[in-house]
Amino acid sequence: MKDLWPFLKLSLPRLPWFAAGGLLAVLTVAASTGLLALSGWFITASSLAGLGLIMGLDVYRPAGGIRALAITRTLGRYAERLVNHEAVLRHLADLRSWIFCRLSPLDPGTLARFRSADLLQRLVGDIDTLDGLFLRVITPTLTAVLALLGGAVLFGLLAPVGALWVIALLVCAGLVLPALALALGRAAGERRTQAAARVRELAVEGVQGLAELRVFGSLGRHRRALESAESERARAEGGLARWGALGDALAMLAGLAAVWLALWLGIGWLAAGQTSAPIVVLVILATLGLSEALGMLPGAYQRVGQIRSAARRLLDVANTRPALEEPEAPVAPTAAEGLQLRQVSLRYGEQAPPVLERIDLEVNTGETVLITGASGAGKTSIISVALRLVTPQEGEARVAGVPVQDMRYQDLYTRLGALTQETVLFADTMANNLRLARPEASDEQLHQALFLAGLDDFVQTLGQGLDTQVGEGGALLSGGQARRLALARVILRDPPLVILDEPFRGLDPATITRLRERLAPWLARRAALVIAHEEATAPTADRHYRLERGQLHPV
Ligand SMILES: Nc1ncnc2c1ncn2[C@@H]1O[C@H](COP(=O)(O)OP(=O)(O)OP(=O)(O)O)[C@@H](O)[C@H]1O
Repeated sequence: MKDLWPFLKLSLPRLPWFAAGGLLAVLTVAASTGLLALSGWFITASSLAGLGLIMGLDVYRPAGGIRALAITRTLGRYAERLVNHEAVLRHLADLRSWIFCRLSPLDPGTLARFRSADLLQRLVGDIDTLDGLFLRVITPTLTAVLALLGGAVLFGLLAPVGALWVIALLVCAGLVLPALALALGRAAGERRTQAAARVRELAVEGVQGLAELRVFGSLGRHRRALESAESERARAEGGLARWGALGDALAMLAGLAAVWLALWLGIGWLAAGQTSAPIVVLVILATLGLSEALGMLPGAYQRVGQIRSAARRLLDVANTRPALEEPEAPVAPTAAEGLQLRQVSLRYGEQAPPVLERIDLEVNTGETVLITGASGAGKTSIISVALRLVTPQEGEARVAGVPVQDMRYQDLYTRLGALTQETVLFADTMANNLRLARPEASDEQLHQALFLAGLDDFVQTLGQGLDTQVGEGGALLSGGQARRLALARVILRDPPLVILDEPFRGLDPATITRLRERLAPWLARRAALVIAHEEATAPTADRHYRLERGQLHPV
């Protein structure tokens, strides 16, 4: 229950929908039971009237009641499905945006703890599993409780007091069967959730890495792993179905036992002259109707293990905190611009070797500073410190005059534009990818940014121009074009401080020369820090440092 409680609390805004759905479910079961009971009573009473054993039977009102109950049952069932599904779909949408809001502040390092396919499964599959909590557990339970209460009142009013034994039998079955289903379905349900996650991980990663798997001859191995995960999922599903079938059978037996009890009691009442034959038939058929409400419970409760396991996986994501929390007392950026690093020392883990050692660096407005260094020298780590993605063990980075750890991410990122190695393009048009940086930008501004990034010629060759789709991660562009589109997005943002990690990666010398010329005036108007392997693949800089053994050396 502890795992499900947060989701129940999150459903409160949708309470009116769930309440309406629950009421309609109760109304439907009541109409269904009433229809059976009244029909039984009416047929029996009519037969007895035909034999002359009942005089002056009013046929109009019961017939009208039967018609009303039949219509109520049909419409009620329809409306109940409509309302309950609407309630659940709205609630699931709330849950998705809740989980998304919990994910969005996570830094890349923390997010990297989850595999992307696993996150997808949590956002889609696990949240979908939670629909069972309301549709299949809570609503049927409330319906069964209210139906049995209603049955007890009906029997108490119309039948001899012994009829309450029938209700007592149904109540016992209603307590025992769900408890049994809960216990039997727990392990299979948890296995099913885990196996479904594994299937999705392997399927998504298989599709993403299809080319590599094929080239390195591992396709067969991956397929076998997927088949084995799928078999595990099918086995767990089979286990759930078996326990579900057993639960349904037991619920049916319990219902029939209650009907037999009603029949046996009814014969006694008739023999003792305690009530009439139509009332006996009414009790028997009403019992049949009430046992239907009971029949839904075992199937519901054997899924609780699966639902709880999905809930735990969602809470696992929801409770993940970013490695670097937002400051408790954030400081607003000052009017100053630029970037300063003061005595920054960084190592990733206590046992790891130092990556940066007492680095001092100042990047002021109007100057471009270049840092080059061998692969693994720590160039990207300097950017990570400036972007507040890692906290140095010693020293600090300041942006706009404020230590970055004292700034809100939002404040930091409005002062700073960064082209990192992992910059992502969305599967959308060029224009929409650019307008992420500045939603109100005109087409002319987009073309200007593309010009500075050296993509203007390429866009002119495209039939759809700015409306050309770039594919997932820019897959429909070349590596160099995708990188320049990302650069154009940073240019469009027009930040006072810009950080560019390998801006010319994947470009030929002629294009680099053209871009250098175009970017120079734009860079000259801001503070710019550029990272590159060597000077030949970087924009023109005012100062140049080489990073070696964790220290900056002027070149
Ligand atoms: N998140 C991390 N956790 C642990 N170690 C890391 C992490 N990021 C970087 N490192 C390590 O820090 C060192 C410097 O990495 P960094 O990415 O800063 O180098 P780089 O100079 O940018 O390399 P490249 O030019 O290849 O991108 C490397 O040895 C790397 O393995």
